[in-house]
Amino acid sequence: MDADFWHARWTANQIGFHEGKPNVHLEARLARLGLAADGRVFLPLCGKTRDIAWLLARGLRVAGAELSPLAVAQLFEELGVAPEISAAGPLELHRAPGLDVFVGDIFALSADRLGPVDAVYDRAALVALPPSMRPPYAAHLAALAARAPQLLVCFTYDQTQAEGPPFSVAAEEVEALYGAAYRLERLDNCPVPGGLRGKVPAKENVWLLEPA
Ligand SMILES: C[S@@+](CC[C@H](N)C(=O)[O-])C[C@H]1O[C@@H](n2cnc3c(N)ncnc32)[C@H](O)[C@@H]1O
Repeated sequence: MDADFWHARWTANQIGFHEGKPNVHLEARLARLGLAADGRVFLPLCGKTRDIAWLLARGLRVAGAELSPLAVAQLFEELGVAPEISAAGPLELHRAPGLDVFVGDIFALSADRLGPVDAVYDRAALVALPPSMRPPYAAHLAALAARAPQLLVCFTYDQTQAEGPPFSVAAEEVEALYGAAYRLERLDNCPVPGGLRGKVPAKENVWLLEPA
């Protein structure tokens, strides 16, 4: 999936991945990240997820990275705040109280520019990337977040039955990507109601990654 793919999806409003409400696994499992009251959570490939509003409403601080300026414009519009926009090297930084969203390619974001984060929440980010991009993504994310604990929501399904994204990312791959840096605990492995895109049987896997 290259940048053009995602820009085209946002331009055509083909955003079936957007939930429009807080993610149930985030609501159920946030406490497992052990955040302080004003902790800072990083959402890679954040789109315009409503999870951001939900986290901010809990007093947490949020940082995001998103390729699509359209997505980020819609995010701030739906939050009802006008961002302060500045250059951040090859990216743009869109800021509001408690919220920093880096607009551009996450691979061009550095740990220095991101600043310290206390946790990572990956929903539909790892699974948005094709197999060849997942190892560099996982390594970059671990470096960006200095191995902060991570809540990771993945899909598993028979990849011959449907094309990604979202891609199927099996437990073995999560182990291979993150097992050296983190202790992994699978918190949930539950069927996707109605299947993926309403047809392919799929499961949603929720992982907690803690520094090894
Ligand atoms: C499947 S969507 C998930 C969005 C969000 N996490 C959610 O749960 O709604 C993947 C998002 O990643 C963004 N994206 C893809 N490649 C990216 C990259 N290299 N850097 C930053 N964002 C990227 C896309 O524009 C898209 O909004």
